[in-house]
Amino acid sequence: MSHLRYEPRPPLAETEGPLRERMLARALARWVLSHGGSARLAEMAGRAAVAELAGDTALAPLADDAREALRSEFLVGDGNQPTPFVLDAQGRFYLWRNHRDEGDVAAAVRARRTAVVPSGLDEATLAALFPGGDPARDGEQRQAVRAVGGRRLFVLTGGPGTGKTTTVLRMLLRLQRDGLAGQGVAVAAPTGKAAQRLVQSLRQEAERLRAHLPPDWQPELDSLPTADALTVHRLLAYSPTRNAYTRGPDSPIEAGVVVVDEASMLDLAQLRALLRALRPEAALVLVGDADQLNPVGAGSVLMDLVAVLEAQGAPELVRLRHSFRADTRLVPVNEAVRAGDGAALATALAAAGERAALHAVEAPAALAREVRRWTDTLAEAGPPAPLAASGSATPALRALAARQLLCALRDGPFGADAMNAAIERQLRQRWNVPADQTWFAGRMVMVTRNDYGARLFNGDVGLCLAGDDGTLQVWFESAEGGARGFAPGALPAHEPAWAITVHKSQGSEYGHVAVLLPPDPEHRILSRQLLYTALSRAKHAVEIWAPRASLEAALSRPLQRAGGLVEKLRA
Ligand SMILES: Nc1ncnc2c1ncn2[C@@H]1O[C@H](COP(=O)(O)OP(=O)(O)OP(=O)(O)O)[C@@H](O)[C@H]1O
Repeated sequence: MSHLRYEPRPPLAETEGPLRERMLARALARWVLSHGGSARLAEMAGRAAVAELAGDTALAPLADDAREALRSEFLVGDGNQPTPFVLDAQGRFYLWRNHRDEGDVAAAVRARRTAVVPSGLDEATLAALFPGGDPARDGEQRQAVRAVGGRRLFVLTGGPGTGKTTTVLRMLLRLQRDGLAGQGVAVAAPTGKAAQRLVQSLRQEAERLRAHLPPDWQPELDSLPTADALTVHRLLAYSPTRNAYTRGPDSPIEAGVVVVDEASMLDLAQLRALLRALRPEAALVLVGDADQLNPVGAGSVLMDLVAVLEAQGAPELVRLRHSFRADTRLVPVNEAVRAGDGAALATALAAAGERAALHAVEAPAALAREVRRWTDTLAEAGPPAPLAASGSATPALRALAARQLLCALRDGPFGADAMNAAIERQLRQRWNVPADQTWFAGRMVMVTRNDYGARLFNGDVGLCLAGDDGTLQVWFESAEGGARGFAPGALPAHEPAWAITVHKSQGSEYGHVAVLLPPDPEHRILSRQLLYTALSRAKHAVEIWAPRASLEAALSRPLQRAGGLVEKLRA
């Protein structure tokens, strides 16, 4: 029963072709038939495996006759004993592993929710943590700091710029003061880049706060985890040789408080592993935007947890609603998309004036026009000036975040790869770059694999600049501030970054964002979460490149993954 053992799973590639799906379905179907299963079960198993690739942890409840037939199969159980497949009481069909993971997560969450050690917080301490604050704007942040005390599970959710990281910092200071973080604090995120950003923001905010807090807070400020950026994989000490996590019940994570940021990217298997690896008395704080895209792997754990806790009015959830972004004109745009409200979106786009535009891009010719217009703006200022030996690459790197094209798809004529090729071709022409020269000043790339030695992470964006002597180097912002330059040949795997997928943009912010959706309204990538994730990356301006039908399709489709976690969490 080899398929019972392939865990933990490496993250799946962003796009999975139909060929791979067919091969997987056929392989599993063959396995079922060769182990005495029926043709019906073979087909079901194949469907469940393909559904898992798309993120579902189970097939949606089956019709009564199908349930009856499957219950008589000896390869199918009810989940109480290990069997390759599970049919639950509601008729959901599972691969064993996903059923077990849902059950384990729900049980661990239940245990953590009930184990509360009451821990009060006096208003003076709270006020000290929000110097010069205004409860009308930061009331929910204060509530989070209040409510986290003594809990073993806490969830903080909110849209972009609502102050999640700012609040995490204050929660950690409070927990340190309570002595609850005495066994140490670990902060992590699903991706290396997000982990690095988290630590960087915590460090900056801690320094800002240091100037305002009374001196007796120095020990708490000094013990904040502002040095190590860990991915969840590293926090769990993943061992490639054993294909297993080293951290688990027998060797738990040595921390009294574990914070995981960008938790919308956590899949079901990762959350189970994390919960198993915590000390029973440790506090887990999950932080993220529950309305963002679901993880690449199966499940939608943050969305499910938030839905259940919110419906119950549970104190271990706080949703931050106030946006602290300087420019709030795009807030109604994001809210309309979050709610899937087309009429509200039209109003919000109109009210945003020149900050928002909808371009009805349906055919390749219309797309080519938009790409030309976009590239003209990028090309206008010319390639970046050579960097003097004493100069800093930081201003040029910061300028990169001014404009970003985000694509729903990677492949095909409307995908990020094609957009990058078109933009690079036009920039080369405009800047007279010789055809045989791969690298040129102004080339923008994104790292696609973590390189811990070089401290470059999947998702890091770099810019090629010429030195005084004409030598080309690729520069990256460093976590400590400043920039680090690499010879182009020394970079880990990378690709052009003028256009990136919406998936890759999670956790980043840009000034002006253009979002390209596929023109086929039936395309399954289109969802409310995809559009929300893309548009909410923008701080000042957005453009949507899509026919109205694709936009409407995206708005009308809340991405609901099939599975039974919500029900188990409610039980
Ligand atoms: N209570 C507050 N008072 C004043 N400014 C605040 C407050 N909370 C957050 N901010 C400011 O709002 C901005 C966003 O805060 P923060 O980075 O904590 O938000 P976030 O929700 O983590 O954002 P992101 O969407 O980037 O993850 C920062 O500039 C921060 O200083």
